[in-house]
Amino acid sequence: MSVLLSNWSKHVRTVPSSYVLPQEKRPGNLISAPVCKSIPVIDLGQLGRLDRAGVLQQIMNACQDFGIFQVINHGVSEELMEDTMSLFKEFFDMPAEELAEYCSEDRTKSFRLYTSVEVRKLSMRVLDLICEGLGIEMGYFGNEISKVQGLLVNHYPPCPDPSLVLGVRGHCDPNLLTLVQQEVHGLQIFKDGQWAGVEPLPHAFVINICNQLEVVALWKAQQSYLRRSLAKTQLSVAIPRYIKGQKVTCTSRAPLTTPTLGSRHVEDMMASYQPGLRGMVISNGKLKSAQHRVVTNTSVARTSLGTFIDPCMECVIEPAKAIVSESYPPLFKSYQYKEFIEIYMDKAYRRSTAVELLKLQA
Ligand SMILES: O=C(O)CCC(=O)C(=O)O
Ligand SMILES: [Fe+2]
Repeated sequence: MSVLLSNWSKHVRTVPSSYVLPQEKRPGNLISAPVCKSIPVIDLGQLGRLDRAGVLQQIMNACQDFGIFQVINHGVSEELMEDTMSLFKEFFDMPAEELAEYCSEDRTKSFRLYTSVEVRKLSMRVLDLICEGLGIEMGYFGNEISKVQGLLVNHYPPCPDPSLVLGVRGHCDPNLLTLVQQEVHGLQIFKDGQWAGVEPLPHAFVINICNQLEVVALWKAQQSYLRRSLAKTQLSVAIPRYIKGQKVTCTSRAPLTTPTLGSRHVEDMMASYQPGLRGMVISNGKLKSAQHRVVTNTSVARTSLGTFIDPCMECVIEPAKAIVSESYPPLFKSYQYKEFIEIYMDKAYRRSTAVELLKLQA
């Protein structure tokens, strides 16, 4: 089975030329980028105790500042996480002939693992916490936007020269939310102009804010902002909503309820307040997806388990028509998730620009 890298890579001493990246795309010495100690590690065990507001604040700050964070005491059992990782490590250690039996070009073939059920619960819990942090109704993401779930197991064998190759090139995930289980260094994020490692912590999940959450949360941030601005200006404004593939518009009038955003977020909003809706709205589109990549190493294989929460392809993401006005145009084009994926997969564009391309011109 020459197609299976994990089988023949044990015997190679130099990187085969087909894997060597062009000079400008190589990680070079950056493979050993230092671990970023400031990526937040959030203890979800604190939620049941007194510090709920503090935990929510940490999550919102992490979503805005990093687009990535780790969670511990998250409710998925350590034993289950270890068993799942062992299962896949064993899988990749199988002899080529046995592995070959599981090979298929058909990506629609599926299987179900108990771990998927548990990780789904955690995903929805994290999404609900983000709802709470943004001041929107719980369960907001419990529809078509989170309907699809996939487990992607990446296996990176040791590499003779990691400076020439990348395990996965730099990208933002196109879906809604990704959860990664990892044991070995290799995952890096691009932060403040440089690559930095995401430390593998025992029994933690890395949570990645992905493109669709960035887009939806931007709208929701608008909505939260609009609530505030309504309270100030006593305007009546139509609010964009994205629900179940339907165009939904709800018109709200001041005074509206106090949102539950963390105080830092509120302060940021207030600090950047400018009369006129638009400037303020843009300055609050802060949830961002993290650009990340994976580097290899010479000594030890790395297996990562990625759970991807995706919208279904037909899911429509759009601002309500009612928000379109001369004074307050929408920030995003309305699109179906499949349109986004088409752009994302199109080699003519850089993947990282897909969100930008769907933004309407100012
Ligand atoms: O292997 C990892 O840690 C992450 C892989 C990844 O970014 C992806 O599959 O999208
Ligand atoms: Fe990724």
